[in-house]
Amino acid sequence: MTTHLTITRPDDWHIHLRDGIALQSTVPDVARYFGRSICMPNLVPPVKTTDEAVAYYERIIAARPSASLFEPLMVLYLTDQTDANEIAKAKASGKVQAVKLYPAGATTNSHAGVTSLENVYGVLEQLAAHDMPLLVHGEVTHADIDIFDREKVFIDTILMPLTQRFPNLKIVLEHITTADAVQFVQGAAAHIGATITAHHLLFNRNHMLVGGIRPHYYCLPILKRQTHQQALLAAATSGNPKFFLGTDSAPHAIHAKEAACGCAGSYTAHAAIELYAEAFEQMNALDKLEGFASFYGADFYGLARNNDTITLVKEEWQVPNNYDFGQSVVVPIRAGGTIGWRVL
Ligand SMILES: NC(=O)N[C@@H](CC(=O)O)C(=O)O
Ligand SMILES: [Zn+2]
Ligand SMILES: [Zn+2]
Repeated sequence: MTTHLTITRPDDWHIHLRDGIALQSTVPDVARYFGRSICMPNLVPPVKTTDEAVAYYERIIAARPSASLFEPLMVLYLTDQTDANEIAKAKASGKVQAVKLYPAGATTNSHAGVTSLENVYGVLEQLAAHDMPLLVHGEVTHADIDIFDREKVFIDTILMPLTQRFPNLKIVLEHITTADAVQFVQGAAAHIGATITAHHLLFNRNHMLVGGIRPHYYCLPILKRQTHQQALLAAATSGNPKFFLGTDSAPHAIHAKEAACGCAGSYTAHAAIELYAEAFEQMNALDKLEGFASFYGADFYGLARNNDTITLVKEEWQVPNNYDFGQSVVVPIRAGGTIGWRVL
């Protein structure tokens, strides 16, 4: 039995650090052992320009613990009005690594997102020309499409045509949740990848809905049935470099989750690599964790891999009931329960 696992320092290719006073807790959490993270731009208001991204970068750096070398990687929030010239500027900044497509209304703070892809074809051309990835929240938003089908319908009706129209565009299908997404990514060109969260590897919709409704498991895209969870586990542990780590750790204050109409998002940054280790261990695939967590994302983005290591030990610890989050608290995944791995 493996009791110590040393891997190259991992990166998180999809996280929500929020803004303002919340950075005081979210940044130290991600900086504990991640080398870099792709910082989602769905703030209020969103991060739409290079100047705004650089300003957000500085606020994150200001909240970084003094000894830390953690590096935030910035993302622009795509809107119907995004200027195609912004992409060259973003690339030249050296700080912006990607642009994020939120279909308008698909998820938290996405109302300013894109209403029709045709509105941003000019931007997508520039992204392909600058070899900058488009990150995609892959769900349709039509009221008549069932919430459990929204990822698959997005792939069939939006993503497939998009990859045909822009065959050279690098795309990350973020936080995939279905066997359909796994299949699509496996069959697509090498420059089409996907992130997978720890919670979609560890849980399915039963965890959210059986024996009472558990709002802290509610995230988007929503947890699916167990067969989809199994497909994600197989993909993440397959050693296929198209699949890499993106926690989608998405904190909301406790009152925004435990409510008649609760927000979407689960907090996992308190124990991200530890939770992934549990999932990989379940699959007898701890030897595949390093590629998924520390190599494939950097390779996909064309960035150097980190050159130091972290060590996980198999040691149980108790997760607090909540953590400070701005003026409130956030309830993390596994709150009050135990986690089987700890980072030294
Ligand atoms: N995943 C979520 O359920 N929520 C995210 C938004 C997102 O990544 O879609 C958030 O910002 O809260
Ligand atoms: Zn999303
Ligand atoms: Zn997210």
